[in-house]
Amino acid sequence: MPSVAIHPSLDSGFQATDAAFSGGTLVCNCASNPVKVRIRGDIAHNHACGCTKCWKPDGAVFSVVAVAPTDNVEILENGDKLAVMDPAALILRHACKDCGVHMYGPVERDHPFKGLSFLHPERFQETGWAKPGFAAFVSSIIESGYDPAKMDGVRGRLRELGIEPYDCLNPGLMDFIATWTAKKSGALKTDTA
Ligand SMILES: N[C@@H](CCC(=O)N[C@@H](CS)C(=O)NCC(=O)O)C(=O)O
Ligand SMILES: [Zn+2]
Ligand SMILES: [Zn+2]
Repeated sequence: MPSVAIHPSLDSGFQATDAAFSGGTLVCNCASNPVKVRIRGDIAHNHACGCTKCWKPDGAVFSVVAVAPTDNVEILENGDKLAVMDPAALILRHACKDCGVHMYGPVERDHPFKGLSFLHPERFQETGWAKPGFAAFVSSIIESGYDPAKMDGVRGRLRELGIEPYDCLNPGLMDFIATWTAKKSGALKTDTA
């Protein structure tokens, strides 16, 4: 039986992670005048995302997406080709108008992720970035038309890959968000946790 497709970078064996990976250049899919965005330093929280908003390559069911501090993001070339997908969204996904690849998505509004930019490490011209550590918004793939009857197979395949599936974010990030919210409301003292 053919394996359940998740994402090209995962389906036929993940390329080796290099602990010394320290960023690089993201390049869009345009054959000429590609958009290039430099990320200084390592990425964090790399994961698979099943939501309808994150960019996926052709044929992928999940996106692969990580974050870096927005201060470490620099547009190197052809930034005039970038447009914000949805200015009302939390993540301001800057996509190449010609090829559609999302190059970086800063969070600028008051939110626990403020100051971080979402990016797709598969667009790095360098290798060695960390393997996705979990899968988020798994049930959301149904919103893109995935057969709900096949979800057990998807979750099983993710676990086989060592990528625990969650229907929102993983517990670490959910706790991080809730802690931020509790500090804001006063339910937690600001010097706690
Ligand atoms: N079920 C929704 C979930 C969308 C969603 O909440 N996506 C998450 C993960 S990327 C998020 O943080 N979105 C914020 C945003 O899109 O700006 C969908 O698939 O469209
Ligand atoms: Zn492009
Ligand atoms: Zn997403």
